Amino acid sequence: MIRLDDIAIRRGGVDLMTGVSFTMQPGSVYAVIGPNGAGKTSLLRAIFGDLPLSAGAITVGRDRLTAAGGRRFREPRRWRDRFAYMPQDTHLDVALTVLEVVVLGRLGRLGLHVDDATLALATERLREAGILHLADRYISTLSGGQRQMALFAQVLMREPTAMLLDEPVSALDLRHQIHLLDLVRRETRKRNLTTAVVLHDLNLACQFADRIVVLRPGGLSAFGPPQEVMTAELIAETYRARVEILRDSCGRPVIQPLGEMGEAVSGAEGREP
Ligand SMILES: Nc1ncnc2c1ncn2[C@@H]1O[C@H](COP(=O)(O)OP(=O)(O)OP(=O)(O)O)[C@@H](O)[C@H]1O
Repeated sequence: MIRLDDIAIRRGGVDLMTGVSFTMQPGSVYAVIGPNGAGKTSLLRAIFGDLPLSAGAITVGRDRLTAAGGRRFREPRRWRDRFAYMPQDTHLDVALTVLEVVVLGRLGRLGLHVDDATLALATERLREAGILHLADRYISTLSGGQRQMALFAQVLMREPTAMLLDEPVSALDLRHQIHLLDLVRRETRKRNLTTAVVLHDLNLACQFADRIVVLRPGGLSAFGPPQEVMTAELIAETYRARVEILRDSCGRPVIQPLGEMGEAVSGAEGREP
């Protein structure tokens, strides 16, 4: 379980978000959505212990990360070991093959020796991700989407208790988006992981997430199951976009864009995407 209590994050001397509280349970997928610059990446990095809190606390199990510094400065490794964090920017300009990059998911446990069992596991992870055929290619020669799949295989290799995935499908075509998010959901259920995934596609968020975390500039605008959270009013308020909410055959919301609305009204003034 990951619990956020009244957290605040500052960036560049400005309060990016304040008063954010919610709890993420194991076995569930949480989609983090919100407009450009709302703070989705910052929120994930704060949970990972990579950005300091300016107020509040994050609790994972018996560990607690506080605004005062707490865990972040004393034992960053121990705090982070439980997470598999996949950053938004997956550009890698290194002379490593795909298989080697996936093996690096075990770096903390390996020393410098890679045994056969680790290679077999990495191969299995590549197969699950559907990119075993790329194993011997240099990672720098892959397409953006292929690189995302390889880095997701590395995430699986870490055997985390929580996954923090920042726009993991941004470079993937439709089939691979479905493949990766389906894998995310299956692994989350099977291994009882707590998973937060930043998505821009609201329909994918509704389809794959158990709960949606909606950020707006300044803080949390809604939190809950897609069926409850996704209203035309909330989307208008959060994105300044007009939409119609349809339902698929399972009753999940389907967001149909209708058009833009007027100028920004919230704390987004002056903040560029
Ligand atoms: N190093 C930094 N110094 C100052 N401000 C920053 C820094 N990095 C990001 N910001 C600002 O913090 C705000 C939130 O950025 P963040 O990347 O968390 O948003 P996001 O919701 O993930 O955006 P996007 O959807 O565009 O990826 C933005 O206004 C951004 O300009």
